[in-house]
Amino acid sequence: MTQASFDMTNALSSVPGAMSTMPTSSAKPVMQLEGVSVFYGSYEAVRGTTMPVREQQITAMIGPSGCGKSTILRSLNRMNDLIPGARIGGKITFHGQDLYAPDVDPIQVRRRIGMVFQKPNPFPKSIYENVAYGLRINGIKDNMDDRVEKALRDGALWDEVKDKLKSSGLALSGGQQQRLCIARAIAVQPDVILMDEPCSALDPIATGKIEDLMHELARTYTIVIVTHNMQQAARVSHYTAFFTAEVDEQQVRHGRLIEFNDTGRIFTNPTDKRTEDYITGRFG
Ligand SMILES: Nc1ncnc2c1ncn2[C@@H]1O[C@H](COP(=O)(O)OP(=O)(O)OP(=O)(O)O)[C@@H](O)[C@H]1O
Repeated sequence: MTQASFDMTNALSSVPGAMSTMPTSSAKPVMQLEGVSVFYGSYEAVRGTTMPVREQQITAMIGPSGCGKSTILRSLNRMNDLIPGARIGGKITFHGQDLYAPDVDPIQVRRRIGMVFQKPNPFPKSIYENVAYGLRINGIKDNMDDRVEKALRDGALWDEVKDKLKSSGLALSGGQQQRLCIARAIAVQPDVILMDEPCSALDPIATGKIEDLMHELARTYTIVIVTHNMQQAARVSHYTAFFTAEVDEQQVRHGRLIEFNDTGRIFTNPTDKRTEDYITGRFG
């Protein structure tokens, strides 16, 4: 056993139900990345990423700052399209279809592949409207009260807000705001939820609630999470992708996927020394 096994048991024992993060190896890939590179202008920020995103599993992306985790995450729902000069090479399929094919509507992509950001970003509207708005702009108008309630229940927020649905979403605590953003994302019933460091602005209690919620959501949704917190990756995810940044002959840094595997394997018996050095704290 390598030194890298140091915190897996602790990490897994500190969250109720964390052992449900045993991966289901038969879970089929909802998305598949094949040799994906992402460029900002002429700069290749991440190169050659090949990995699956498996159905109803949580996939964590970890690695040192600047290795391209957020860049790859944004490529999964075409958020990079909104950045001038950004483009991708390689191929990403979603249910077997090329996500970047000319006839694919990026708005529809973002409805089916939702996103939750690092900093909770509720709209300056009521709690109710935060959830209803996303439904309306997606053309959903019927059974609004039921839909809003279900999303807030599924976002583990209903009991805390059911008596103040008309209050501003901005008046909630940071952790509640993030659960509101999750409720807003799941209201339109996406297939996949992308989370970019969803707990980095939250205290440990609020973080624990979001982690518990992620376990619940993985019964229905496929989740990809970028996290700097390795114990969080160990606690919540079924699969882990470790990225790092490599310097080429011209001294330019490019992000690269080093290892993708079951989370248990990555944290107890990684195959690449760079993964082991990172998770044991010798690097990064
Ligand atoms: N909009 C952008 N325009 C130009 N370069 C960018 C842009 N966004 C990211 N980059 C560059 O791409 C590389 C990867 O950045 P990215 O934010 O994806 O890394 P990360 O691993 O998510 O980092 P962190 O953990 O610090 O958030 C970095 O060199 C970064 O400077």
